[in-house]
Amino acid sequence: MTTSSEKTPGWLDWYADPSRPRFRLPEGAVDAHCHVFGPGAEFPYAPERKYTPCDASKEQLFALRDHLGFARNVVVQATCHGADNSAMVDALRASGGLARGVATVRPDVSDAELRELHEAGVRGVRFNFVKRLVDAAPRQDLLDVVERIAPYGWHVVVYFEAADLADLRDFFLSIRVPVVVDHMGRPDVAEDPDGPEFGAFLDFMRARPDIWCKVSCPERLSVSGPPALGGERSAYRDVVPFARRVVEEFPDRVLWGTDWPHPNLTGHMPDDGLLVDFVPCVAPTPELRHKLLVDNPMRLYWPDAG
Ligand SMILES: O=C(O)c1cc(C(=O)O)oc(=O)c1
Repeated sequence: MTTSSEKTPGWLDWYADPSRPRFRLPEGAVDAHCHVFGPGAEFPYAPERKYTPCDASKEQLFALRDHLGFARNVVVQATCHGADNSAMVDALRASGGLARGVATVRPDVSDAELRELHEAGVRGVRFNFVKRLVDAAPRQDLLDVVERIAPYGWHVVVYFEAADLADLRDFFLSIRVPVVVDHMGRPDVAEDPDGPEFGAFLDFMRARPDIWCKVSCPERLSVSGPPALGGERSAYRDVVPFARRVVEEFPDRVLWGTDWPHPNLTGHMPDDGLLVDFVPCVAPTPELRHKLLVDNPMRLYWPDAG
């Protein structure tokens, strides 16, 4: 429980004046992982949150979208808002159909609430297993949520640490709707991409054709790569072999997102323009980039569009 409304000490604010990416995003590109925070005065942060962020409004998110050259957003419910989806839903409703959402719901969510979320543009729920972000929810509760959302055609987004995959794998495989993994399951990029830890992740991806992966958050995963700051256009080199491996083996079920406003970064805050310049490093051909940025997110979030 966090009662203070003060921003968590050490927290870095999002980058205020991002550069324009040198890499031109393909037309119709989707930022498939980003958040809104509050503003806290309008959408208070959840009492059970583990951190208090800086505000990051829908207007600021949409301005970034336009500046970077994205056409659409997928707004993922951030843990600091708990299961109160109001800020995220408010962003979806204001987007004129250009944003879809991923919500957090409890097993006792009513059908009326689910219908309302669906109408607003929610297409999935998020299950979070990162201990610094949430207290663990009972797995049966999560399976009950799956039963509630399955009739809407939604998927489940999962966020976990690589070390926990062995314990979570069977549970994930028992989820009877598509599963989308946040941030590549947080590999330790100091390890060998051909080693057992990442091998276990790739093996998990192979277990079912409807397991997707966001090759996002190099700024979180990088150990040695230079940060996307100060004009650095080859940032996060140590993450590239991992992300590229996933993109090349599973080109039709990968997604990419900025993760703006980058919760819980304390070491450095990336220039989002330079972060976009990371994309061609992990998706080296125009065909792979089009799948990653346009075809795949459109199939998952806007299946009825054009
Ligand atoms: O690694 C993180 O700290 C983080 C946190 C959240 C959240 O608080 O929802 O979302 C993310 O995608 C990543």
